[in-house]
Amino acid sequence: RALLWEAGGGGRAAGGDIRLGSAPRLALEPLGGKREALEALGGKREALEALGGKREALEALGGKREALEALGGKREARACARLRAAVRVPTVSREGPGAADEVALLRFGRLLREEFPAVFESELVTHDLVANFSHLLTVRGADGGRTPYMLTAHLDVVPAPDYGWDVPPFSGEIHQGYIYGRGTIDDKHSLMAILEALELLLQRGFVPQRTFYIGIGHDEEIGGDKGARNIAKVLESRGVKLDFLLDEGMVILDGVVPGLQIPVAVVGVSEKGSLMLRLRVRTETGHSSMPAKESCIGILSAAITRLESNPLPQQFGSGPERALFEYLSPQFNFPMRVVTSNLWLFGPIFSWVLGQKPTTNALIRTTTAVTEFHAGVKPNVVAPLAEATVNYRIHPAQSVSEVLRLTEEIIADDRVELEVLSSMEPLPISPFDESATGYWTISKSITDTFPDIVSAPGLCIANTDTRHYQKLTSALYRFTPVWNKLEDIPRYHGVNERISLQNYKQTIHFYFNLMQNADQEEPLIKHFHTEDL
Ligand SMILES: CCCCCCCC/C=C\CCCCCCCC(=O)N[C@@H](CC(N)=O)C(=O)O
Ligand SMILES: [Zn+2]
Ligand SMILES: [Zn+2]
Repeated sequence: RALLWEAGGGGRAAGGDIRLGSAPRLALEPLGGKREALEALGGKREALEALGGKREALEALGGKREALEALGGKREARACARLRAAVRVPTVSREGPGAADEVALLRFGRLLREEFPAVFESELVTHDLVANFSHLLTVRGADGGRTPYMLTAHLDVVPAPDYGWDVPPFSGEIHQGYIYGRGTIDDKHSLMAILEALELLLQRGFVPQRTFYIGIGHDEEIGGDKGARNIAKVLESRGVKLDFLLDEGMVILDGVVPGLQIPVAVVGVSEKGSLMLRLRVRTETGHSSMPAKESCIGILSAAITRLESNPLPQQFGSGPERALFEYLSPQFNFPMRVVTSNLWLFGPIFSWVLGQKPTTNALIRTTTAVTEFHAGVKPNVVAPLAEATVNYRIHPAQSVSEVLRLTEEIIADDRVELEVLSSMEPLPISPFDESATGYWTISKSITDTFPDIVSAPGLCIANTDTRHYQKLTSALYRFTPVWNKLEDIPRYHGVNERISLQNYKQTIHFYFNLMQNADQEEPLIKHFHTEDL
């Protein structure tokens, strides 16, 4: 197997018809070891032998750069076309019975089967359709004694009204080196990249040592109660235990952390809890010519103003955010390095700094977001009812009941009714010490893919499907290698969601590395290279 990979991935392992000797390998090396180079030469050992090695091969291809330009990118172009096709299927999650676009969900399932034949036809892979639209793939490893692991992603997306987009959100258009569209960073990019990596590995005859699962939920954006929850149940009923699980979540941050010189890949080792609260005020309705002193709209607005002007207390230091800054301390610029290496002293001031921006504020406290407000029926009718929704994301140092209690204290008005729509406690902290094989497998795969960045454990500020897999493992990690500058953060669930072609290729490389690193007994050993892809 090593020979095939060393040869630049040019060998066709499954067919077994090509084994590269030393002279042809010399010919491939200056071409960057591209499989496409071999294909261009007819895919035949004889073709290479006929060329006799490096000089002739280069001459025949017109030189390295030209050859790469002409040949390179074919595979990437196909991968890019597949992601664009995935974006064009509008798998929008909507709450309520009959709200899901079942036609789109089924179409998406067909697209996966058509685009990844090596995966869906492999004897190593078993496919289960779960809850009609979710997918569970089992990739059987050669060593049944090793504990399996799992990769998860979701195929649904949040709605995307056309307004504000530079290109239609379900067009998958390419614009200045980026694929645009809903799902390109949340989360069709990781779903498609996982399958691209597996497709490629299977085409090359890769047989994993350990079994792994790929779970693809279809309703993550509305809580995953049908998709991920049932995928987990299937695995539980089979008695499966996982070594670790990797889902979407945190990302690569470039220029987002104040004072940090280099980009950092944050691996979410815990996840904030959530509380969706409905606030409701009812008052007497009637003719608007004779209004009472206070309206339900005024009362509710005042309550909301109190919530927004009284953020819940900062919790810096009592959750995994502290580990993030301790890990990163050597990478900070001068004053920040002193601050982050002496958090016992500077913790309070540093916490204040983090609290000034929404992105970093989300790390240090339970956040309060007023997301909906409805009231009134007609311009000349006193409103009978005003309702608002508040979404708290709960810091791991707090609980749902504590947040409820604080909310009542802050509102301090019995006329405001509170109804819990849904709630979830923060998730436990997954291991990231030296013996945490899952964490280090992910960390090594990040380094293999992005040699110039650091990775660190951190808190996932949004919610994921991982909550459903807690019975299978306590090693839950949340990361996809999307490269974000500060201005990219609002693209999540916002307008102009996009991924660069380069970043999508890196995403495929990340999972390609991960699937091999996960097989290593010792995850810190470096092996095959993605330059060969
Ligand atoms: C020093 C570190 C600064 C931290 C900055 C944080 C920047 C975060 C950047 C990107 C966040 C990307 C989040 C992607 C995961 C999104 C998952 C999601 O949308 N979940 C939904 C649905 C659900 N499962 O509940 C949600 O509402 O959370
Ligand atoms: Zn997502
Ligand atoms: Zn999302």
